[in-house]
Amino acid sequence: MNGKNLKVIFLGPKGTYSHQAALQQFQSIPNVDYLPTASIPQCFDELERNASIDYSVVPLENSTNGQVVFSYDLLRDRMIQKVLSSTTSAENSRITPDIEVIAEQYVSITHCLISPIELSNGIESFGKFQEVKIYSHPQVWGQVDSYLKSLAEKFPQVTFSRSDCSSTSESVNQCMQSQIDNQDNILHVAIGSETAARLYKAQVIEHSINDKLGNTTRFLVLRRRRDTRLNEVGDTKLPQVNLLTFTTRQDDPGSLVDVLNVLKTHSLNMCSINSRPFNLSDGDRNWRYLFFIEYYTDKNAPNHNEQFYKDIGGKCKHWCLWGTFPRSEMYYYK
Ligand SMILES: O=C(O)C(=O)C[C@]1(C(=O)O)C=C[C@@H](O)C=C1
Repeated sequence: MNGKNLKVIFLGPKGTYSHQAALQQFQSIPNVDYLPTASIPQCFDELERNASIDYSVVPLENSTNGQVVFSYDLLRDRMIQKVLSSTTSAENSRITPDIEVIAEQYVSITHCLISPIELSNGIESFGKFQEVKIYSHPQVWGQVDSYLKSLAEKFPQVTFSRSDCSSTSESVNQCMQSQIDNQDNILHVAIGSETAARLYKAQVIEHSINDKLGNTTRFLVLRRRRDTRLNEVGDTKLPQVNLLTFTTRQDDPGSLVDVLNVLKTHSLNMCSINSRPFNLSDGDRNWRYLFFIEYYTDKNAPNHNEQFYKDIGGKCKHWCLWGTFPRSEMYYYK
């Protein structure tokens, strides 16, 4: 590292689950600067723009409420931008984005209900307020839906409202700020991690409020694309995950099946499939779809990548390999 600290950006401020994912990823490296950004888009933009940043950590999906659509759409937009700026009009073309995925991390998400002020009677104190305003990151609402419903049923006389924040840690910050210049009859609370509560010296009113035990978010670790892969991943017996996005020729019946059949022909096991719509504002339609698939390869098996890429290219309109990275052990075990 030439004595230079590694610079890692994540959705800030400190105390977010993204911060936790970044710490998990780089825990064995001694000199790391963890730099918070204000939003998920900034985690992509900064990495692309600022050559002093080495890595960026972004949430991708949650086991309770699925895709973190911000991240999916930021990946999608980068691929579509490259298609639009590509000088060749040829179909079947491979797109090479400026960033790549080099690792995944799984973070166990244990949400807490957090109050900026000491509530002597804990949750029972809610009954004293006319309104309780709850702050959190939009991804969180779907993970605590039943809990919030039961809260509203328990305190029918209280008006509950929600306010979206850029992250869970920021939501603790915002509820602290709002409580300061507040009328007595409104309570501002946040949903976030115990770490965030500790950081802002706020009170955890209830712990583990997520609807599902084992609530977990999967994160991707990104860097600017390099020509050669440094062997940072070390030796692993676990399979390698490949993240590939593609568009099909939408009017050809069976065009998606044709792409997936290439995986079958090459005996490649697909482990996820997702899609996001997009709109090019040109051509003959408003709606198109970009597919995200992940498939396994074995680091120790003979490498037939070139033939696979040729066959995939033959079936897709455009395609892009975002990276090949080791499956995390946390995918399998608690
Ligand atoms: O707000 C945070 O703490 C984040 O790191 C973001 C994020 C997300 O976007 O999914 C991460 C994990 C939780 O699922 C909720 C929020």
